[in-house]
Amino acid sequence: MLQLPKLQRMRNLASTEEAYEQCRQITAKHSKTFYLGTLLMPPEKRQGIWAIYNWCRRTDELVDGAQACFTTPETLDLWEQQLESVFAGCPIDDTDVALVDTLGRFPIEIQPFRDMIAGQRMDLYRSRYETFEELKLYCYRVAGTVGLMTSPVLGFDERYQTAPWNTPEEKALVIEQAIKLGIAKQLTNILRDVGEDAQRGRIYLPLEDLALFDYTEEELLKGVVDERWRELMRFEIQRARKFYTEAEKGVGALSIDARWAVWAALMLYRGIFEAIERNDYDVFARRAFVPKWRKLTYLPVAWLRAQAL
Ligand SMILES: CC(C)=CCC/C(C)=C/CC/C(C)=C/CC/C(C)=C/[C@@H]1[C@@H](COP(=O)(O)OP(=O)(O)O)[C@]1(C)CC/C=C(\C)CC/C=C(\C)CCC=C(C)C
Ligand SMILES: Nc1ncnc2c1ncn2[C@@H]1O[C@H](COP(=O)(O)OP(=O)(O)OP(=O)(O)O)[C@@H](O)[C@H]1O
Ligand SMILES: [Mn+2]
Repeated sequence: MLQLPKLQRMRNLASTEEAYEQCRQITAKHSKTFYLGTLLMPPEKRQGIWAIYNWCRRTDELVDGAQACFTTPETLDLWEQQLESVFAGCPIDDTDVALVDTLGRFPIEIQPFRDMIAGQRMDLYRSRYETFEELKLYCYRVAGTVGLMTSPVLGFDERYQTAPWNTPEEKALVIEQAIKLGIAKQLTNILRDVGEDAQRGRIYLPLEDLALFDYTEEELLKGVVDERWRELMRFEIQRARKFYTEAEKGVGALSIDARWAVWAALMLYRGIFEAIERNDYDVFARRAFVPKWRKLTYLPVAWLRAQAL
C-alpha cells in the first residue's frame, strides 16, 4: 500500500483573525469580482466566503497554478486528507484555521468539497470533452459545488423558509439553482479563457459543438476567428445564459443581506458575455473583462433586484 507522506501540522498556527485576513487578501488578489461581492454582505458572512474562496483557490491552483507541474493524483489525495482533517476540526496550516471557524458557524457539508477535488482530478487527465453532458459534470464539480459550499453561509430568507409552499421539492429546486449559478459562471469562465486554455492544449468546448459548426480542434488551437467561430460562440453564450436565467429564480430565496452580493456577482460575471461580443468573439487575442466603471453601474441595479423575493 503506497504510504502517503503524513500530513504535517504547522507548529504555531495563525490566530482566527489572522487566518481570515490571509483569506481576505487571497480573495482580493485573485478575483476583483467576487471580492467586491463579499463587501456587500455582513462581516460574518463575508469572512465565511473568504475562507471558502481561499480553499477553492488553493484547490484550483494545485492543478491550474504555478505548482501544477508537480501535482499528481497523490497530491490531491493528500489535499483530500487535509480536508477531512479540517472537517474534523483539526487545521493543518494557517488558512485552515479560518475554514475550521467557518464550519463551526454554518451548516456546511463536506461532499461539495470532495466533489471539487474530483473535478480537479479530471483536469489532471482530461483535455477534451466530447459532449455537453460530460462538460456539465466537470462544471458541476469545479463550480456548481461552490454554490453548495456558499449557500449555508449566505443563508435563506425566513419568508421563504416558513412559507407553506416551502416543500422539500421547493428546497431541492433552490439547491439546483445554486448549482446552476456555479455552472453558468464556469461556462462563462470557459468562454472567456478559450485562448488561455488552448495555449495549454486544453479545449473545454464540447467537440460535438465544434462539429456542429464545422470548426476543427486544430483551428481552435490556432485561434481562427471567422463566421463559423462567431456562430459557435453565439450558440455557447446562448446556452450559458439559460443557466443564469434558471439561477436567477433562486436568488430570491437567499437572506436579504446576501442577495445584493449574489446579484452583483451574477451580473458582473454575466457581463463578460457582452465584453466577448464587444470584442467580436476574439477570445484568443483579447481577454474579455468588465471594466471597473461598468462594474460599478451594475451595483445599484443588483441592489434593486435584491429587494424583491
Ligand atoms: C459573492 C460570492 C457569493 C462569491 C463566491 C466566491 C467563491 C467562494 C468563489 C470560488 C471560486 C473558486 C476559486 C473556485 C475554484 C474553481 C474555479 C476557479 C471556479 C471558477 C470560478 C472563477 O473564479 P475566477 O473568476 O477567479 O476565475 P479565474 O481563476 O480568475 O479564471 C468559477 C467560475 C466558479 C464560480 C462559482 C461561484 C461563485 C458559485 C456561485 C453560486 C452561488 C453564490 C450560490 C447562490 C445561491 C443561489 C440559491 C442562487
Ligand atoms: N488571468 C489573467 N490574464 C490576463 N489578464 C488578466 C487576468 N486576470 C485579470 N486580468 C486583467 O485584470 C483586469 C481586470 O479583469 P477582471 O475583471 O477579469 O479581473 P479578475 O480579477 O480576473 O476578475 P474575476 O476573476 O472576478 O473575473 C483586466 O485588465 C484583465 O485583463
Ligand atoms: Mn480572475
